[in-house]
Amino acid sequence: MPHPLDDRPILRMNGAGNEILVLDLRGLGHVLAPQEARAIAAAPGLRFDQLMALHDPRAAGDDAFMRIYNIDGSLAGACGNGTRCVAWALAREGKERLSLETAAGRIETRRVAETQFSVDMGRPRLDWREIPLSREVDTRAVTLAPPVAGAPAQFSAVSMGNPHAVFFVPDAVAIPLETLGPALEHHPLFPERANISFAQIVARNDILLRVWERGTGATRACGSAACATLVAAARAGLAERQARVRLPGGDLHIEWRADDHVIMTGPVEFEFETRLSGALFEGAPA
Ligand SMILES: N[C@H](CCC[C@H](N)C(=O)O)C(=O)O
Repeated sequence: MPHPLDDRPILRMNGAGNEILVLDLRGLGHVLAPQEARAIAAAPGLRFDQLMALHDPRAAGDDAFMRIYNIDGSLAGACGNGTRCVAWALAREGKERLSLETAAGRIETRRVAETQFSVDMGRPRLDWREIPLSREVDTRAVTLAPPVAGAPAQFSAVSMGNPHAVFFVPDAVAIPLETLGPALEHHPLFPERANISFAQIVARNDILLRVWERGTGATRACGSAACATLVAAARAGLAERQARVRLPGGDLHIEWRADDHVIMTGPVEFEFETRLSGALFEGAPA
């Protein structure tokens, strides 16, 4: 019996340097198991930060339902950079605007230039009950207890459908991401782990950002983290509600609109398209 994923087309792309695979599972009732996502990540050339699996839409008017995988096989509720890549992929079918559903809700995309897309990431969630925190706190300035050596004493918690902890620092480049990142991702305050951002306010409309992603590690860009950071900075009075957020792999423009929606605009790059081989999944349940 051939594996259901044998010969499936898969796109390798990046969004501002965030490494993305787009796997089209529409028309196929197959839900990728975590070990299948890990098997794809281990295949030559297919390492990813996030894998965006497209499924048939569940609601009338939607273009697809998406499941988003981290490299460790865990699921994410949101991925801004990957969503722009999906927008590019479906633009090849003539769709310049999309409505997509994820586990965390509905998001909309719009093409603004050949390789630039805007995503309406929805409303940020700012209340501790909506963010996977282990206790009731003021999410604008959560005390990091127990403290972690080298990390600021406080952070802001914002959910964009996935949990983000934003630490404001004077020098983002100086942060030892490879040591602080995992310590904070797994901090006891976060029962579901968290994406960790280190943000340096350069000007009220210009933020430098480095991110350690839950389930993946250091990435060259993280769209939902850029959104969470802008929201946290605006709430703290450190930034306007619109800013350029500069990440190692490229710039994103983030706007927290008056209607509470967060709009992320940024680039995508297509790298190559290939097909999966069923042999990748030998030993993994189909
Ligand atoms: N890179 C993605 C976010 C991935 C978040 C994921 N690591 C999680 O577990 O929430 C982005 O562009 O928004």
